[in-house]
Amino acid sequence: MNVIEVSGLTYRYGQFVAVAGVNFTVRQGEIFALLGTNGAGKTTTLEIIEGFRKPADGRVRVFGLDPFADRPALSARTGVMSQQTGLIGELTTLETLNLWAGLTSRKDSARSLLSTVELSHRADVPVEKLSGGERRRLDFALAIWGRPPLVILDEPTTGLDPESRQQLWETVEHLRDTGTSVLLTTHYLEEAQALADHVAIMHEGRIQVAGTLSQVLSEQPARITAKVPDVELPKLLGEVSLDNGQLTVQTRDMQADLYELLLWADRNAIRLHDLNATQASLQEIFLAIGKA
Ligand SMILES: Nc1ncnc2c1ncn2[C@@H]1O[C@H](COP(=O)(O)OP(=O)(O)OP(=O)(O)O)[C@@H](O)[C@H]1O
Repeated sequence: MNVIEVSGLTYRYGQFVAVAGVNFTVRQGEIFALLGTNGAGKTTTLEIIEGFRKPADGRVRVFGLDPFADRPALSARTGVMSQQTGLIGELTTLETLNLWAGLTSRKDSARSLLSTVELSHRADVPVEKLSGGERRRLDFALAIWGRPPLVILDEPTTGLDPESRQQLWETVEHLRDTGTSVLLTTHYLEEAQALADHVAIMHEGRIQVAGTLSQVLSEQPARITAKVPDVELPKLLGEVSLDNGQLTVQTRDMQADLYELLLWADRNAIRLHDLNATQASLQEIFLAIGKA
């Protein structure tokens, strides 16, 4: 089942086209990561899905509803963590959650949620005295309050230390495993690589690459590298470059080329020093898009 459907989405700030015909779907129970360069249009896209902005063109449906027209109905089913925090400095962490409990129809336990985001020891501390990372975790707790079926997170781990980031990832994975759909943006590629079932990479208002992680990664050639002696190389499918004994093969069939290379080394009694075979990383794809 599709929880979010976006087709032909376009948005303009005055004359400037920030989102230019974007299409994607988020299915129930998956983590979908929207990646992209700065100013690519990710936050604008999320704000339209959250019902805060009206598209200039195209169609957006969340649980089959129009988020701009049906925002009140959707807000009960959607937890949102924005880039900017809307917390009240004088309230304590626990008071903030209790205030939230009165504002939403979803039910939860403030104490148990504080434990989930590892803020139990900060329950009675005013928000203005929390660190940036602690505020981010409180924002996250508000977004997942009452386990809404859809959670939208705009750069949720910015400012978190590695341990807190890991802990947030585990909570997000647990939400997904219990049927929640998660749409998130991130600048941390390893985050998308660790978490996402589907990714889309935006650049200048458009989605340049999209699919499951393995689909996106397999679109880029893999790379085999090794140090080789000055002996005639075997015929390989990939693109071969040789620089001062350093062999690099960019290939779409890593298994076939690796097999040929190992066979060649064996026949010629060659030891392949520093042999390495790796799939393209999301980072390489991302950089290629940014340069295109
Ligand atoms: N209120 C606004 N008025 C005018 N232009 C805006 C406004 N908000 C965003 N923009 C422009 O729209 C484009 C898309 O911005 P958006 O915040 O959606 O990008 P983003 O992908 O979330 O960027 P980042 O990764 O840097 O947060 C940018 O060029 C930005 O400068």
